[in-house]
Amino acid sequence: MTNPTLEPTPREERDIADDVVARVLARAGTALDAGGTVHTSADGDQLDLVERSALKRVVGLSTELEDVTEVEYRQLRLEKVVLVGVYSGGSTSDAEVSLRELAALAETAGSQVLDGLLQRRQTPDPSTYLGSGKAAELAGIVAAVGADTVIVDGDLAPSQRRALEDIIKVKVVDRTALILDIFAQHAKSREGKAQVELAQLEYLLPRLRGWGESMSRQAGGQVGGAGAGMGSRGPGETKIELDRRRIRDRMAKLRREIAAMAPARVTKRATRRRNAIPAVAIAGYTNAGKSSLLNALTGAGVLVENALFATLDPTVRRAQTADGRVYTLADTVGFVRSLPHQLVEAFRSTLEEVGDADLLLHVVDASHPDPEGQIAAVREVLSEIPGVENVPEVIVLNKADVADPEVITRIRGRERSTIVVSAHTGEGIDALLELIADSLPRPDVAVEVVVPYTRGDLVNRMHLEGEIDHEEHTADGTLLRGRAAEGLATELKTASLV
Ligand SMILES: Nc1nc2c(ncn2[C@@H]2O[C@H](COP(=O)(O)OP(=O)(O)OP(=O)(O)O)[C@@H](O)[C@H]2O)c(=O)[nH]1
Ligand SMILES: [Mg+2]
Repeated sequence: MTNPTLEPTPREERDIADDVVARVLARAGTALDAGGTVHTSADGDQLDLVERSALKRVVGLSTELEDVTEVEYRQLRLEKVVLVGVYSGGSTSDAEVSLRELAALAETAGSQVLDGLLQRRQTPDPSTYLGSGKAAELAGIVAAVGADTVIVDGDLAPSQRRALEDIIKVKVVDRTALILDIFAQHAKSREGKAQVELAQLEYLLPRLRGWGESMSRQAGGQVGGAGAGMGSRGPGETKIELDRRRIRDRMAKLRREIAAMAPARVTKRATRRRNAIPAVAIAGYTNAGKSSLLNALTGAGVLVENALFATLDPTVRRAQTADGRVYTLADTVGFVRSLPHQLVEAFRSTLEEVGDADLLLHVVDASHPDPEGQIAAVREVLSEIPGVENVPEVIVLNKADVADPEVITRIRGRERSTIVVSAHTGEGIDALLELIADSLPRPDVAVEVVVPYTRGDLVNRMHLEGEIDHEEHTADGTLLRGRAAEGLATELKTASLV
């Protein structure tokens, strides 16, 4: 490969970049927000929080590159990291938002951010991403601060990662690997864990690097793998092939397991559909306040944390409108800019529930420096889910207590359906509850039935799910007149004595 021509960074730009890095680092340890996590009474006991805190990483775990096999590699803990961002156009404030988010992600993954490097160049260098000059500079910084990992704010091709590691001599991970790592730490349900592991393996497979490959490189200067030619075969290759096969087997097993878990949820969803219990899905960028909002709306104790991806396993709550209709409210995993496609794939079945909802509450952190960017990122992921285009969307501008009113006005001017709330102060929550009640489909099949007294369950359901105009206790049973959804209406009519 040719040596890339270096783009010398003009002095002035460098200063700006350094300035941004300094600003981000000044907040190191508090990259998420200066105040830390604040809980309201609606957040409940937050038992998960204790468990989550227990996940914080242990300092001092070895992350030497040499003595790990690739399968262990992905389980390495990140500790002391240096961040690297490459930005082309855009303002430095975009670069700052982006680097700050990377710092927040790194901290969420349990690492300590020691330094950062921003480089402006048109396109990433094909061989070393940064260009070899910048890479050498980075190697110096890494050695000076004693970092064990470099995190690149972008997607690295497998070959770029290898080339960078060769220059920098510590582990290099990209944004996708970092996000996958966070998901791996936080997934709790069996299905969530399996989905994340599958995504990790899919990411890992083309990136295998280990003793095996260096052996084959020594032998023939070729990248190991099935197509490697004569002279590249050696004891090392056997090892990497073995790793590959083990990974493929494991992936096949995970796919089978995930497929086997799906029916339970599909059945549940089908039951809900048949009974026409309306569903509201809460989605939005990570840390927007989705779980807080669910808590504020239902008083449920869902984990709220000032961390990215606090919620990985979707929580579904039952809620009731003021006039007594039951619906479900589902909290979902947060989205992030360039969410790894492996994750979108792995979580597809979970995300599909959003496409099945009757109403989408798209929660936005109105106090974030770039809420429009976050809205766009969320919509990009949502657009991949079938059915979402038919679900009415309300932009819920959260954190009104700390947001700039001008920003709120700006977004309201641009979006069709918005509502301003604060999950913390409770502002706007009643209005949101009303909006939900008005948006949900109403039961529409007229019924006039006499339900035998032995079927009190049906009467209960009519109270919860249907709308009753008249109820009377007769000699034979309960006379009900009103409207119900199709499934319930059929059951009522079958059981009816008239
Ligand atoms: N000031 C203020 N902070 C809020 C409000 N709502 C949520 N927060 C804070 O924002 C942070 C994130 O809240 P969560 O509810 O965990 O956010 P989430 O969208 O569920 O995040 P993930 O599950 O990580 O994607 C926490 O520190 C909350 O206390 C609000 O209305 N005002
Ligand atoms: Mg959450």
